[in-house]
Amino acid sequence: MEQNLGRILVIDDNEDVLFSAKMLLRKYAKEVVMEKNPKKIPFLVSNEEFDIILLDMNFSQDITSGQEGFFWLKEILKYDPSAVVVMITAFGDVEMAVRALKEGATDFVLKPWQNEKLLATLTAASKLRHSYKEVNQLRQVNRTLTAELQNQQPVITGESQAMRSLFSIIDKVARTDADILLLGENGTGKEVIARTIHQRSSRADKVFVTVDMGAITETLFESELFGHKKGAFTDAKEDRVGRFEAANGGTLFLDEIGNLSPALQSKLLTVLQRREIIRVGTNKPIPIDVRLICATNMPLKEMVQRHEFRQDLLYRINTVELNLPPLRERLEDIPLFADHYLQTYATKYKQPLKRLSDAALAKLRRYTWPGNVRELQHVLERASIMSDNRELQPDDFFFIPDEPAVSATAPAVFSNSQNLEDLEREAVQRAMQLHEGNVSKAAKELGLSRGALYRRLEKYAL
Ligand SMILES: Nc1ncnc2c1ncn2[C@@H]1O[C@H](COP(=O)(O)OP(=O)(O)OP(=O)(O)O)[C@@H](O)[C@H]1O
Repeated sequence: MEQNLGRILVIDDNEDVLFSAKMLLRKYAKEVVMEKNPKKIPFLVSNEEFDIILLDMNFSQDITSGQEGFFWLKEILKYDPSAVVVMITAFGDVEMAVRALKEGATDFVLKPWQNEKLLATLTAASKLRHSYKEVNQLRQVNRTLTAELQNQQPVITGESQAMRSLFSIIDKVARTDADILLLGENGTGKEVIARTIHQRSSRADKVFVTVDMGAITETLFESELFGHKKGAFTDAKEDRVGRFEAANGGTLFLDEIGNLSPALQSKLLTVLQRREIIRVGTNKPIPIDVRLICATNMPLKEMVQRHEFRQDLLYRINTVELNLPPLRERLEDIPLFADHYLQTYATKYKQPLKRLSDAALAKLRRYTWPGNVRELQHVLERASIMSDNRELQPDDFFFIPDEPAVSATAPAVFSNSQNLEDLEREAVQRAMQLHEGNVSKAAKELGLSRGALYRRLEKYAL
């Protein structure tokens, strides 16, 4: 038997029992903690995690009612409702043990125990503990996913001709299983559109899985995307399903596809051609049924000409190619977005609804919106917070004049300031410079999400 029983807590006031339990179990458990005094139970279970708790039914000598055992069982389950408690009971107390089962114990063993029987009981208990843990983990994942779904903002079609034709194509292609490539500047809504396509497809009741290709390192690429088997490499502590498998039956959204290195492009191409993946550390192909949507803000066709992006990969992913126009080419969409966001922020900040004055709208229409809808959203949020007026005026909106982007060839000058904002600005600037403007990589370097980095880029006008 492997050492797979995890951390075991044994509580018994008889030192001989504790000692023999320890001698037997230490070979099979990660750790055996012994405790004579049941009053320590609350402290122990609230501060440490135990996979199995072996609990005596009777503590004070000569008292055999088992009441103490029931009391402590209840206490343990109060702290950890999924605790796995095996009762230790003397021969003849079977009735009490059965009552303990009804009150939440997992099993019981009779004293003096037979080693093999005790090990068999604890092995079964350990399996149960694993299942409880798995269920808890899945519940948490489910909660996170549900929250994410509820958080999703509705898509706004827009009034511009460009967006209306885009949405009529989306309605047509969403129902097919065609792979789609979304092209457009940062913040034009590629991810929103990808989710919309999924929601309008026959896979809508299945999952939508996103992968930020710009943020995945070369070493983790295969394991992240295709999964791995326990022990395949040093950190592979357990079997793991990759994003392709997780998206099986649903839609896989590969964002920032233009950032993939040539080596990774060819790995991805192989999987897309074969429509099967092989988990790292195995050689068993697993068939994959995903609808693929890729997105990038990079000029893939030019990259193909410069041999920076594989032509065969481009042909694989662009069965249908959709271009998201920058906001400056669809300024007529601004009022609709503005209404939507002003309503959102009024609710979020518990303020009366604000509206744009004609002059403010005219100012928004004159701006070039390098950050597109994302920038519009932030500008409206800032104005909603800062302005005391119900009608937002041009002065409530200020734009930083276009500055050249931070470039690797023109190093930025850093100050010696100790002001926290200055330091943050410099860290952001440095990371952007280091990664030549690649937002995903810079965000990873800074330990931020892309959204959080975008907010800082905008805040510091970088
Ligand atoms: N049509 C739309 N309807 C509703 N919200 C939108 C729309 N387009 C963009 N947005 C909003 O703008 C922000 C940026 O959108 P999104 O993340 O989809 O852009 P993106 O093109 O994927 O950006 P990046 O290339 O930087 O990842 C989001 O907060 C999104 O809610």
